[in-house]
Amino acid sequence: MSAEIINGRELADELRERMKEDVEQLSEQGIVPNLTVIIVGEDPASLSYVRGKKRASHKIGIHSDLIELPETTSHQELLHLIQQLNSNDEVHGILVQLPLPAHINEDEVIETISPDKDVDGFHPISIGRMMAQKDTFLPCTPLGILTMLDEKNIDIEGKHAVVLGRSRIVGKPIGQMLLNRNATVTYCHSRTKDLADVLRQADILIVAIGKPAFITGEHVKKGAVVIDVGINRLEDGTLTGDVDFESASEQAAYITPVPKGVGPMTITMLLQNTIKAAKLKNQVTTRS
Ligand SMILES: Nc1nc(=O)c2c([nH]1)NC[C@@H]1CN(c3ccc(C(=O)N[C@@H](CCC(=O)O)C(=O)O)cc3)C=[N+]21
Repeated sequence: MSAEIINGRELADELRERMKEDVEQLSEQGIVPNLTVIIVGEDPASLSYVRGKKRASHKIGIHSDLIELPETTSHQELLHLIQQLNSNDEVHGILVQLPLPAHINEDEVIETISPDKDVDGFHPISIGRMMAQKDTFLPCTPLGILTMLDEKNIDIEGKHAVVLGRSRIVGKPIGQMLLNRNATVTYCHSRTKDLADVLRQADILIVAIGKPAFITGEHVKKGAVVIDVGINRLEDGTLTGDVDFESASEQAAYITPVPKGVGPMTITMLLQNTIKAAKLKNQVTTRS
């Protein structure tokens, strides 16, 4: 058996076409969704991601400002900038690219972003609302994953979802969101005993640990759904996931590739959250 590939690139393009119409309707009402992205320092990978976000925004009519700050920016300066953006009525969404330099307290930065503009869904208020199953900004990568599963009509209810990785931006929230959809969820991480045995029980396996080819076919139950969240840049420059695609796809029923899998969906959900923020601010709805 060879798995069906879930092409995140194609799905992302389809969704963005639909969102473009949404944005057009908003601009007819004089509302241009605005996403402001802040990056501190000059990490080349981070710069390339945020430029990608800006390009993707413009393509569908979202206004996006990129604020590039030097590595030496102080914690207070960054908080001050965020406070200014919070009170700027034209700004609907604020994203501070992570990771931040070591001298800046990431938690405080996230907590300074207004929950109404928290398009990343990282603010403790957004997380609390997610846990309480209230309407909120859901974090982009997990939301992109759920959107892929739904698009393929993959049942979540009652399934055993195993999440490998417990980061704030992917592992923890995707587990909670799958639980909210009535999956049985197991979290695994670096201290998990008998890891391979646990992984082999997964109907839905979410891999987000940042280790190239960590998961192979021997960890994948026949017919499982494998979601590869890894973004690893190899020395020769190629981008690869956390899953050995060849061997895993012999076992899986569905699998996401890297690139062209979860990554493009993440950016699409950021655009979706920005549109949501613009609608909330103006208390409007559109046809779709
Ligand atoms: N506040 C914050 N929010 C984030 O959402 C956030 C962040 N910080 N820091 C870094 C990570 C990483 N991330 C990616 C998004 C899209 C691709 C993506 O589109 N990747 C393409 C390939 C792009 C390429 O070739 O470099 C793909 O997988 O096909 C990758 C990585 C968002 N992050």
